[in-house]
Amino acid sequence: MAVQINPSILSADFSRLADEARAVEGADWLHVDVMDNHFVPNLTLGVPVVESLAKATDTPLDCHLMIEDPDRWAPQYAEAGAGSVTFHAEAAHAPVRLARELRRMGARASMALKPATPIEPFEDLLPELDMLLIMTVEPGFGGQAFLDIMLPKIRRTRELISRHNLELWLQVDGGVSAATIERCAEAGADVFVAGSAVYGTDDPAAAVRSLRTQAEKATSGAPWACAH
Ligand SMILES: O=C(CO)[C@@H](O)[C@H](O)COP(=O)(O)O
Repeated sequence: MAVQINPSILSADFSRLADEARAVEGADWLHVDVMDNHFVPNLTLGVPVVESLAKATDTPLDCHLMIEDPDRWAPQYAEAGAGSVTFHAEAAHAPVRLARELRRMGARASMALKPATPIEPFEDLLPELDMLLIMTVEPGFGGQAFLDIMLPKIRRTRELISRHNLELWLQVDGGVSAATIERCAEAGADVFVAGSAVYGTDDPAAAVRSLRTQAEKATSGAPWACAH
């Protein structure tokens, strides 16, 4: 499997979350956006919903925490059943300690960068992580336009991953669609979050398959596009 497609539940119908989660079985992970109305100006869901979702679907949960003080809260999401927990670099007080704690609990540890946060200051931290998330919109809402200006950051991050020979997944999130996924893949991303491009269609599972085909074509031949 060279690429991964993670539908974002933020664009789903929240009154039918279990059904919406099952509608994308075949996706690699279900992306769950946790927002606290402080780190971002929006409020979504928390630990009890993640716990219920983990029981409702066989698809592993990729929890993206857009919250203040992830050092305090992130371990609770690992405990609730998330297989991958992403905290924001801008919010974490002790990212290395937090990543180690998440890994110790058996979750994949991931860190996200907002559009204005550069990757370079975090180069030495990368071996502590299983995934790096580059936001391709300002976090907080689904359905925003993809920020093309993030493509150089994706390329620079892929170069760092290759230079240090790391097994680090590179995720992009925000405005990822049939119109933009190939540019992200060519720049070096291998994990793609898509909300409206999946749940905004009549057939979410087919949308996942189609995005996967596009991303696979765009990465075929890339030296880093090997099995996860
Ligand atoms: O984290 C976020 C938004 O902050 C994302 O996960 C969105 O849910 C992606 O939605 P689309 O841009 O794909 O519609």
